[in-house]
Amino acid sequence: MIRCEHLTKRFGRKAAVDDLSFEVKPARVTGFLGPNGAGKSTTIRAVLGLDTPDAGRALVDGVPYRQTEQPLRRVGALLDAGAVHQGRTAWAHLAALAATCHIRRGRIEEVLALTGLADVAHRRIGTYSLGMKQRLGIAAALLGDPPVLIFDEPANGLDPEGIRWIRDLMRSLAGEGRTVLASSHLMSEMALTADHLLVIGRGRLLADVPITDFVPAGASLEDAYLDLSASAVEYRTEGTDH
Ligand SMILES: Nc1ncnc2c1ncn2[C@@H]1O[C@H](COP(=O)(O)OP(=O)(O)OP(=O)(O)O)[C@@H](O)[C@H]1O
Repeated sequence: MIRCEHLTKRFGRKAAVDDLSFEVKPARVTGFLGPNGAGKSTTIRAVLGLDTPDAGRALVDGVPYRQTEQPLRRVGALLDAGAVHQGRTAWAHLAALAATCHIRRGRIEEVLALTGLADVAHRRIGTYSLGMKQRLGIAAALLGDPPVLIFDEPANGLDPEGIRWIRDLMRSLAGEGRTVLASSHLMSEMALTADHLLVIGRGRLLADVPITDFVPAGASLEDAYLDLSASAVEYRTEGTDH
């Protein structure tokens, strides 16, 4: 379970995340939605201990991430899939990560097979397509077999087959009782993947609801989302009220 309590993060005078409180519960896929600049990445970075909040706190299973022992076994995260050493092979990249948490070598083969990368595991990452790099990021997230998974734009760069694959993977991870938080701008994909939604705008919570309650009968998730977030789109309102 992920829990944010009054989380606040400012950059200069601007609050990127503003008194945000929510829980992400296990055994379901929670979609994390919000317009560009809403604060999704900042929230995820705070949960992962990559940003220090100005107020409030973020906990993973009751503990701040930075205090977690063997973090890869507690939380798997996909952030920027391109931010890996391009000269390394996938196998070497995963082996280096595995060594930091004493993860057995056999697990590397398992996640390579799970993500469809077994045949290219000994190629340099620099030669990979965007979709292959995305799969490698997911392999790294799964390496420690963690109960909590955070995916920032997991479908990014994936082709239709890959998009279905990540959808099925997230559903099955939640089906195993894991906590799955996924941000996305792809509403049609979220509608097929998420059980629950967290919607933020300008760093504040706009909705924390089961997806079935969020979408009125006869409407689409896109309609419901755009109605809710219209007033919180940063680029339309910039300079008008803060
Ligand atoms: N390191 C930083 N320095 C200054 N401002 C930042 C920094 N990181 C984020 N911000 C600002 O904080 C706000 C929230 O950004 P964030 O990246 O968290 O939004 P997001 O919801 O993830 O957006 P997107 O959907 O575009 O990825 C934005 O106004 C952004 O410009």
